[in-house]
Amino acid sequence: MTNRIKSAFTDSPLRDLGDRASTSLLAMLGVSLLIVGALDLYGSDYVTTIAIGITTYAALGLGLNIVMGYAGLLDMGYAAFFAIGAYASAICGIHFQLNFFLSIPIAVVVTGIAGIIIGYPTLRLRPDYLAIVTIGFGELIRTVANNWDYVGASRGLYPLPIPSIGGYQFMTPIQQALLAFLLLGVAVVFCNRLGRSHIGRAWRAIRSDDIVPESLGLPTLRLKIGAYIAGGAMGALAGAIFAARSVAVDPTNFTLLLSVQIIMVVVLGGLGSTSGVLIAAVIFVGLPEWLREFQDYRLLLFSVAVIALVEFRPQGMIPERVATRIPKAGARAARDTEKVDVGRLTVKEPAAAAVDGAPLLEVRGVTKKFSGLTALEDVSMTLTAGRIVGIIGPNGAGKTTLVNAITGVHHATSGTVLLDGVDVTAMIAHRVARRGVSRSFQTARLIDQLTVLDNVLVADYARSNLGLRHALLSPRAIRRYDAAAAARALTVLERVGIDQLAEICPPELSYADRRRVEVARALMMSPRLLILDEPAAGMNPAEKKELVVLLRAIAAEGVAIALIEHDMPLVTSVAEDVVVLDQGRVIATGDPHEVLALPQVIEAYLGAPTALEGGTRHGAAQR
Ligand SMILES: Nc1ncnc2c1ncn2[C@@H]1O[C@H](COP(=O)(O)OP(=O)(O)OP(=O)(O)O)[C@@H](O)[C@H]1O
Repeated sequence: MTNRIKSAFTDSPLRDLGDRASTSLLAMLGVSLLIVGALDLYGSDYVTTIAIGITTYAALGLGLNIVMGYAGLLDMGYAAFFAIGAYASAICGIHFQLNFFLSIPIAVVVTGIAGIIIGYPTLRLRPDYLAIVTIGFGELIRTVANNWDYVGASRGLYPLPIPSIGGYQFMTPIQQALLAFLLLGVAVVFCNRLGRSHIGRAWRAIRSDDIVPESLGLPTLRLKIGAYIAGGAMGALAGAIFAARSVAVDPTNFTLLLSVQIIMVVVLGGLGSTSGVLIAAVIFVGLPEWLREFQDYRLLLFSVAVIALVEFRPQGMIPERVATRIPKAGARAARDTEKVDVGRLTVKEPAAAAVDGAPLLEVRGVTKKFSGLTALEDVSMTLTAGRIVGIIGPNGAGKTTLVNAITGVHHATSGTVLLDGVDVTAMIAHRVARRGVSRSFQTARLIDQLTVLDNVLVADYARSNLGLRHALLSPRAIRRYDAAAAARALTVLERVGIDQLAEICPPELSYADRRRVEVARALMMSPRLLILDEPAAGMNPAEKKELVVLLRAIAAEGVAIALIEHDMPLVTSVAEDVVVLDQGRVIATGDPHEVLALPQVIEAYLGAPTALEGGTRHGAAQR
């Protein structure tokens, strides 16, 4: 039974409704006209009014879906954006006698600015605090509106002028429906473009992890504020739709209950899913009306429906699906995204690697303290382009802390980190990444909701430097760029031996394959310095051999590689130098074979001077 319900949705064409990046504006406007035509032919004023209500909830749901579905920011006061948009539109009409259609961009800009003002200080907060602050923001806007004479205080602003364009007035319910559905059509295209673009993938990355996005060069705070602005803009559009069909705008329209209802639309529809939100809005507004004759049991039936949905479809009615298509063989030839004609595309390749044996990476006397604990003490090391250095040491020696200090995840308490002569000691992680440093993590950190291909494509965001422009390209240019980027990602996946897994999601991968995806993602950034944290964990001997070949090939291209490993045979077979850490200090550096024979190294590992050669050390064994 459960499976049947699941497949009814999964296999349904509804699933793709409006969820394509290339959904064209003309097609959506055509759909809008068809719906309004059907309402005109077969519907009554009552049904049309309900349909208009659905468009308001759908637009609000789409906006919150950007903030909460894509970027994972729990906004409990989203009605505030709706209020600002509706009031801005109403003020333009009543106080400035501005045409309704001119008031829309003003409402969008004003709400976007509100998004920046509220977003900048609050988006650094933990999710639970963010929820509380946004409740406060929602109530603040409502209270201000309730007490401010300029906006009519508790009476609100009325009568709102009738929207008109070129003498055509949107006055009757069907005319208002026409306006509402056309605006919703624009909103659907806008949201899809965002959700399927680089920025949509980047938002999903910050939704699922707090460290990985920065290491991929994604400016997380800016992206969160961007989500707030885009979500706010959609709230404004919904506000304008509301103002267009209402007689008055007053504070009772923008309560905390409304914010909660919009959250329900997004969560029940499916976080991140445009089609889910649209269907949920239809059900959320339409169902209570449909059940009107069961007035006394309406809430009960609705509650049962919600519980059933949570039980059978915990990811929402139409779970989000982000899967960039695998380009056809012919398109795979175009691997150079730079060569795709998408206007003024500027791919920022990291500058050429250091030459003449000058160190690419210099760590000078770095100390890192966590409260009372000194994790690194006076650590120095250098790494030249094209060389592989092994960073080894027992558990807790400080290897990951050293990587974090190099990559900007943590900043050194004292000492200096130079990358190609530039001091990156206090640099934010995403800026370090954009200087050509990419890394994998000790425990593979992938985005489970994205396919392997899309996980790798997340790393294309920083590399392409397209940002929001990607969503604003023409559908044809988007298709061409995405095909080229996907072809490039496939090449990288092929290099690490898992191109055949491109279309599946990480939860279905083996441990070793998850690590391979991480390596591919790091390579997608065209790094100058590649830092791999235990890439061989979970691999069998044959796979380890392939890894050695791959690392040598990457280094031969001039990439400097820092390899953290507990597998000593692998380290000795691939690394030209090793740095041994113990209790935060460097206890030996130099040729791997010589260093591993030093008594202090053997003692650090085993606590007693026993030979190290020939096997995986205790660090790996203890895991
Ligand atoms: N964010 C943190 N806050 C407090 N202490 C930390 C933090 N990160 C690391 N440490 C401590 O710093 C020390 C070094 O840890 P680190 O993870 O760098 O070691 P490691 O050599 O990478 O170990 P392993 O091989 O087990 O990964 C440990 O004692 C650890 O508990």
